[in-house]
Amino acid sequence: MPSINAHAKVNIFLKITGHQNGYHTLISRFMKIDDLYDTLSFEPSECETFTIEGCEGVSTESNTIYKAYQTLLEATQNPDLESYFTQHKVVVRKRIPSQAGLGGGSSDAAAFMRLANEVCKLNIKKKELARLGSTIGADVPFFIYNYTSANVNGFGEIVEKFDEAPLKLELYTPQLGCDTALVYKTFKENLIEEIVPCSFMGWENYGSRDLIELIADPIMLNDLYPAALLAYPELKNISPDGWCFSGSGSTFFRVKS
Ligand SMILES: C[C@](O)(CO)[C@H](O)COP(=O)(O)OP(=O)(O)OC[C@H]1O[C@@H](n2ccc(N)nc2=O)[C@H](O)[C@@H]1O
Ligand SMILES: Nc1ncnc2c1ncn2[C@@H]1O[C@H](COP(=O)(O)OP(=O)(O)OP(=O)(O)O)[C@@H](O)[C@H]1O
Repeated sequence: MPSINAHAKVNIFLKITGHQNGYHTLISRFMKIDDLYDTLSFEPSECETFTIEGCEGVSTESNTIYKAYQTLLEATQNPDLESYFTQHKVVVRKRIPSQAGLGGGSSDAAAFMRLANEVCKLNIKKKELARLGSTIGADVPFFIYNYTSANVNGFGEIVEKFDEAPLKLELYTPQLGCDTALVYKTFKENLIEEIVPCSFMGWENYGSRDLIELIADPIMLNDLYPAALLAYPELKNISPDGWCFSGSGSTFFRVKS
């Protein structure tokens, strides 16, 4: 049975560089988390409509996996893709917590696109798959390339592999979920004037471990951390001292050894 793991990510650093057309531009180091992933399988089943199992609480229409399917269908107009999913359902084993800054929904969409591309022989090149993915979510292109570590620019659509070994990270996800759109909006309303581009010049050239040690300040490392603290004041009481913050939250992480 075709199946694929959809890994989580953390943002080692995330600096916002501006705002265009409703989206923020950024420079960020993404790192794939090897031991935290959802699993997607295409299981034989007669389906009247596109069917997803295992994402309780998320309607099919709003599921990033369904958006990925629709995007592939529109781009390819391939009848084999449509007929494959009348004979198979998508079964998701969810392990990545939601609204956690770990990119779960985006990773599921990217994993679906990669597996469907292979199984249905759509022959879409990685670069094009990443472009299509960027219309579903800002984090999708990183997950299409599936690099261990990468520098990500633009709105998330420019992904450059960064050569380094994966770090062993300890994650802590509090019960509180953070809404990505709200955290960005809070940044724009309160912190956008404070961007100082020269303060993070060259960060993308450092190894992740070295950069965390060098900067040694979770607030400096991630511009969305102070925004999340403003949007969710209760975060302050649960933020462990010295731990880094991933994306728009609410996951904290630190290097294990
Ligand atoms: C916080 C990060 O996860 C860092 O990796 C991403 O930048 C967000 O990626 P994502 O969850 O895939 O976000 P999307 O679903 O594309 O966007 C959710 C909302 O966040 C805001 N948003 C997102 C990405 C971005 N570069 N600028 C934004 O302002 C927009 O209001 C958007 O409507
Ligand atoms: N396949 C999916 N898995 C999880 N959530 C999904 C999925 N598709 C849509 N969603 C919706 O997206 C919301 C955000 O979920 P997601 O798992 O992407 O978390 P996130 O932590 O906000 O990601 P990010 O790292 O981008 O901030 C959920 O609350 C849910 O309603």
